[in-house]
Amino acid sequence: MSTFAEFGLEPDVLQAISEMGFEEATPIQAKAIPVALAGKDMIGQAQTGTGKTAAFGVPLISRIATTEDRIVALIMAPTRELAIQVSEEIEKLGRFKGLRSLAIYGGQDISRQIRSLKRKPQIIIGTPGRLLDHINRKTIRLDDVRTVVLDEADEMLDMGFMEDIQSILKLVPEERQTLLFSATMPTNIQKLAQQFLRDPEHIKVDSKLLSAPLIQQFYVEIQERMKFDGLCRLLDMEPPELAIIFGRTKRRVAELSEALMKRGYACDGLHGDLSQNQRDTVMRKFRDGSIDVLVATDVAARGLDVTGVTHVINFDLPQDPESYVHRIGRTGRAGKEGTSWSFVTARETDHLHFIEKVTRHRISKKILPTLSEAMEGKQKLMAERIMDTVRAEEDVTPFKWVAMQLLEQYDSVQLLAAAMKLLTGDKKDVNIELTPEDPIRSKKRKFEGNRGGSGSSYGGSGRRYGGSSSGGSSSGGGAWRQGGQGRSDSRGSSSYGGQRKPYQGNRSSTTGRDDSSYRDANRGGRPERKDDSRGSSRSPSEDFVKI
Ligand SMILES: Nc1ncnc2c1ncn2[C@@H]1O[C@H](COP(=O)(O)OP(=O)(O)OP(=O)(O)O)[C@@H](O)[C@H]1O
Ligand SMILES: [Mg+2]
Repeated sequence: MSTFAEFGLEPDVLQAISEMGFEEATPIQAKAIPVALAGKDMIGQAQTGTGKTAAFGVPLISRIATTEDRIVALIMAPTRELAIQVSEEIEKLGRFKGLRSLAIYGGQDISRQIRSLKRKPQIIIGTPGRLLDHINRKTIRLDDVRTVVLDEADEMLDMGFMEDIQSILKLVPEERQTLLFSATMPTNIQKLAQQFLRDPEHIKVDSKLLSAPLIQQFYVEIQERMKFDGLCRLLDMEPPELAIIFGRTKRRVAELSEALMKRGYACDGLHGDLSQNQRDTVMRKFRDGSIDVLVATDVAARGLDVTGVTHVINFDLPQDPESYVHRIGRTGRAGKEGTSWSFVTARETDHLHFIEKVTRHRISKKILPTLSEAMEGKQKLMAERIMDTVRAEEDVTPFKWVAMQLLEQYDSVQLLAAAMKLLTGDKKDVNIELTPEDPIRSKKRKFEGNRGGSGSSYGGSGRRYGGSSSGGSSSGGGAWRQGGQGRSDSRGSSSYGGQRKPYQGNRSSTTGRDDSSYRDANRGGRPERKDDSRGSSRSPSEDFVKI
């Protein structure tokens, strides 16, 4: 267990960390911070939600002089939402030191970004596509960059950003520090590491489990056409605080979020066909709790950190095990517990077993609640909310007069039941039909994850991280806790669309950047890319490699 003071950090940085509510370093922070502070190149791997952002953010901030008035650090992330989120965390870490950082991503007015660049930020956090745009326009120069971080490095390769990243890194002086971070490190990352890292240290928080230990993982066997009703039942029986539901394609996400809204759930959809304004609005609503269900493509699978996400639901199974690990990793973060449910059709059971094998985690079967169990769950929740209002002695005076009038005319039970029906937003009679998706087909492939070794531990309750976890994965690790006001959540999105076409080809080819349409599939299920900006020149088959 390490405190941040042990790293010999300057007071401004320590103050920022303390204001963020971090009391102890997480295991990856404890291991990575000293190495990165020493200026070494590094590949950092640790489970989702264990503080990798600060693991690179703290040393990065510490190594920048406040007098600097050029871009000296560059962080790349695969999606716009993640770039925004990382930049917010960097901003907080550098606040007392007075450092300036700027997020650069597609979909946002470029002239606005150019104006912000005039403030001379020392740190740029961007998606590769838009970064290249700025480089070509000569509005960003990388000649003075001394630290480069690739967050979710493996994902950026999967999305076909290899060439973009190569072009960008060629412009950064060789005398630099390069850091790669992700919860998953498939073998193709070696290629990037060999090319761009110098004698890197592989810092890995050992765990038998690739997925975060505090997530209870379930699957539900279900027919494609039953998925929607099954989802509603699950949501009713065990109402989440906040939930993210992953769909395979943009069309799927759009249809599903609309359907859920029609049934009365407070929900919205996030995918690459939305404008950046719409994406920002959806994220804001999810963060502030105006909606409690976010339906998203894989654009939201990586890195997003939203406090209060208790459930992740794979309405459609993801194509690859890494994607599964990252998707479910949107819950069970920072020592909190979470639950994931995956819908599996009969033809997808093989694929589920493949995911289990790669992630080394048994996913337990869950039986769908019956209609009446689901209804009961929903009613119980409503009853609790009503009772809470009564117990809190909230002022209901303005409603009393109408209540008395109604009670004079109608039966009290009948009245309360009608009010509860309205409150539960029960619209079961609304007919919903979703366009069916083809089942995911499993393709075996060589996979190298975070395996073997002893476990790290993030457990415990509340804001304290420590102890061991369900699933028995962990040990060691110590207790990192978050006191104070906690931190912001973020969400991001990256959408991997569904795929109706066979997966072949090589994703890590050609350039083409359009993070707006990450890997969603529109008709046909072509996955959407997560970065932003321009049109892709890849053929659809190039989008899918793996397995
Ligand atoms: N030392 C700490 N103590 C308490 N909370 C922390 C600490 N470090 C990070 N956190 C919080 O833990 C959460 C997860 O952090 P972060 O998003 O960096 O995880 P990650 O490892 O990058 O996950 P992912 O693999 O999903 O990207 C955040 O809410 C962050 O504020
Ligand atoms: Mg992260």
